[in-house]
Amino acid sequence: MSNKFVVTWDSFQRETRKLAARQLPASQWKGIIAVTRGGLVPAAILARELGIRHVDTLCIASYDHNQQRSDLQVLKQVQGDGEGFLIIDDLVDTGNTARVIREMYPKAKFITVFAKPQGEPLVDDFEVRVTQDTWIEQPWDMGVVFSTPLCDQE
Ligand SMILES: O=P(O)(O)OC[C@H]1O[C@H](OP(=O)(O)OP(=O)(O)O)[C@H](O)[C@@H]1O
Ligand SMILES: Nc1nc2[nH]cnc2c(=O)[nH]1
Ligand SMILES: [Mg+2]
Repeated sequence: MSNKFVVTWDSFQRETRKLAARQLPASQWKGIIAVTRGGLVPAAILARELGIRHVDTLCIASYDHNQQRSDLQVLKQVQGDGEGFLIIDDLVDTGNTARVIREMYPKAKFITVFAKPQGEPLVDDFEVRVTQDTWIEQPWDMGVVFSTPLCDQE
């Protein structure tokens, strides 16, 4: 990936709130399904903003095979076709994860906070578009570290 897009906790909450605003009225939803693990954080924000307490998880693990991330294993699923449910993930990249989810829950509304062009057609709504060659650095994957002053780096 040639570009990096660093996301702070603040900006993640701000963008997710904008996505949440478009999911009103909340009464149309039976509940939220979070796609683990990346979807857990936006699911919490959505649940808070929409006043939804029915929150379930769809647990998916992906494996690296020669840098291809196409092998997905569903560890835990939710019964039904997804009707009346909002399914949330943090991002869609190649669309491999989204494709599996859409097949499993054809009647759900599937949304993400970030979307890359390849995945865009597979989501019903998203907030932030980034280019395909951008790696999104999520706040839970980072930490605040000490930065050596420039004058001490000489
Ligand atoms: O569109 P795709 O190419 O399928 O990529 C998108 C998926 O990749 C990331 O999850 P990841 O598999 O890294 O696992 P995690 O959410 O458990 O960290 C992200 O949270 C999406 O679920
Ligand atoms: N954190 C992170 N995980 C991903 N999984 C697939 N694409 C990405 C990305 O751009 N950032
Ligand atoms: Mg994920």
